[in-house]
Amino acid sequence: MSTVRITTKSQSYDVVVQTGLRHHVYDLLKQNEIGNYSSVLVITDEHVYSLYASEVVASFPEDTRIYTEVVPAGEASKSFDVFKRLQERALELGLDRHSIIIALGGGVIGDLAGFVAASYMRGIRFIQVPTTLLAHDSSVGGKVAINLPQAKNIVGAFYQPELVIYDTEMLRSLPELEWRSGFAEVIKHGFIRDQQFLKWLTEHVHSFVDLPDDVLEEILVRSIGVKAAIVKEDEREQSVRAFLNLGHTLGHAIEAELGYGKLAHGEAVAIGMIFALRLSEQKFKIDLPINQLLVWLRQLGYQTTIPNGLKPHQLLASMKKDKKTTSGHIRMVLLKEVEDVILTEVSDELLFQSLTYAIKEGFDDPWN
Ligand SMILES: NC(=O)c1ccc[n+]([C@@H]2O[C@H](COP(=O)([O-])OP(=O)(O)OC[C@H]3O[C@@H](n4cnc5c(N)ncnc54)[C@H](O)[C@@H]3O)[C@@H](O)[C@H]2O)c1
Ligand SMILES: O=C(O)C(=O)C[C@@H](O)[C@H](O)[C@H](O)COP(=O)(O)O
Ligand SMILES: [Zn+2]
Repeated sequence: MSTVRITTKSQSYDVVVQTGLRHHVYDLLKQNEIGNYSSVLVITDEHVYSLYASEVVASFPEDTRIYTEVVPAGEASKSFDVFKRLQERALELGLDRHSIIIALGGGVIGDLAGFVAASYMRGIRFIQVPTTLLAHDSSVGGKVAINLPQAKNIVGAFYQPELVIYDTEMLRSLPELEWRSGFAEVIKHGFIRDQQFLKWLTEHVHSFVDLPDDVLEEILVRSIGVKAAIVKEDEREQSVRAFLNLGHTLGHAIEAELGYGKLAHGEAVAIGMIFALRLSEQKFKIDLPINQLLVWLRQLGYQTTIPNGLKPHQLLASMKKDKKTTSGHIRMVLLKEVEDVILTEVSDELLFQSLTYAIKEGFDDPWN
C-alpha cells in the first residue's frame, strides 16, 4: 500500500492507494480513528452504485446504520437541486453531527458530497473513496463545490476530508474517455511542478488500455505528491495553489458554454492548457515544448482544438467569471518554462485576439 500524507493548516490526513481497498473501508476508518460515528451516508452515482456500492457497504459490520443515496451520473449533478435533495435526505435519515459521509465516485461525487458534508449542520466529517483517475486531483486538497449554469464551482468551500481511500482496482472499469480526462490533470501536475515526472509520463504512457498496476500506482502517487506539496504550502489559494488552475480559465469556460457534461472536465482542461502554453510563448517570447505535447495528446486521443461553435466574445465573457478574476481583470496561470509558473493578468484585448486566432488557426503553429 502507498500512503501520501496531506498536511494543511486545517487538517492532516492520509491518501492510501492499493488494489482492493473498497473491501476494507470500515477497517481503514477504524485504523484512522474515524470508527466512532453514529451513522454513515454513502453518496454515489448510478454507474458507481451498480459496480461497487454493495462491496463498500459490505465492508461495514451488519449493525451499522448505513444508507446509500444515488444521484445521476455526470456534471449536471453538481447542482443546487441535487444538493438540496441530499441535504433533505440527510435530515430525513437522521444524520447528526457524529455521522459521516462517504463520497464514493469521481470528482462530481467528491465535490458534491464534500459540499453537502461541509454545510450539513455546519459541517460533518467526510471520507473520499475516489473511483476515477481524475479524482486523484479532486479527492485531495479540500475544494468542494457545485456549479451555477453560468460558472463552474462557484458555490463551495474549502473543506478537507478525513481520509482518502483509493482502490486502484475500481479504475479498471473506467471507459477510455475517463482515463483521458483524468490524465490531463496528471500532465498538468507534471508541467507545474515536476519535469522529471512529465518526462517519465511521456516515456511510459502511450495508451490507456491496460496500464500496468505499477505504472498506475506511480502515476497516482507522484501526481498526488505534487498536489500535496502545493496544498501544504497554500490551502486556501492565496498564492501557489492557483498554479493548480493551469488550463482551467479557458477549460471551465468551455465546459460551461458547451453545457455541462458535453466535454469531460479533463478534456476541456487539456485544451485550456494548450491555450495557456501558446499564450505564455507569445507573452514572454519563449519556446515551450508544445508541438511534442500536441503529438502526444493526439496519440492519446485528445481533442486539441477549441470545440466548434464557441465564439471568442462568449468564451471571454465566461472566463471573466473565473474565481481568479480580480476587479474585472482576468488572471491566468502561465508558464515561463516547465516548473516556472506565474499567475498574471492578461488583457481582454490579448485574450480576444488569441481566442480568435486559436479558433481559426488552431494550436499547431506558434503565435509569435
Ligand atoms: N475539487 C477539486 O480539486 C477538483 C479537481 C479536479 C476536478 N474536479 C471536478 O471533478 C469533476 C470531474 O470528475 P470526474 O472526471 O471523476 O467525473 P465524474 O465523477 O462524473 O466521473 C466520470 C464518469 O465516470 C463514471 N465512473 C466513475 N467511476 C467509475 C468507475 N470506477 N468505473 C466506471 N465508471 C465510473 C461516472 O459515473 C461518470 O459517468 C468536475 O466537476 C471537476 O470540476 C474537482
Ligand atoms: O485543487 C485546486 O486548487 C485546483 O485548482 C484543481 C483543479 O484541477 C480543479 O478542477 C478545481 O476544482 C478547480 O478549482 P476552481 O477554484 O477553479 O473552481
Ligand atoms: Zn481540474
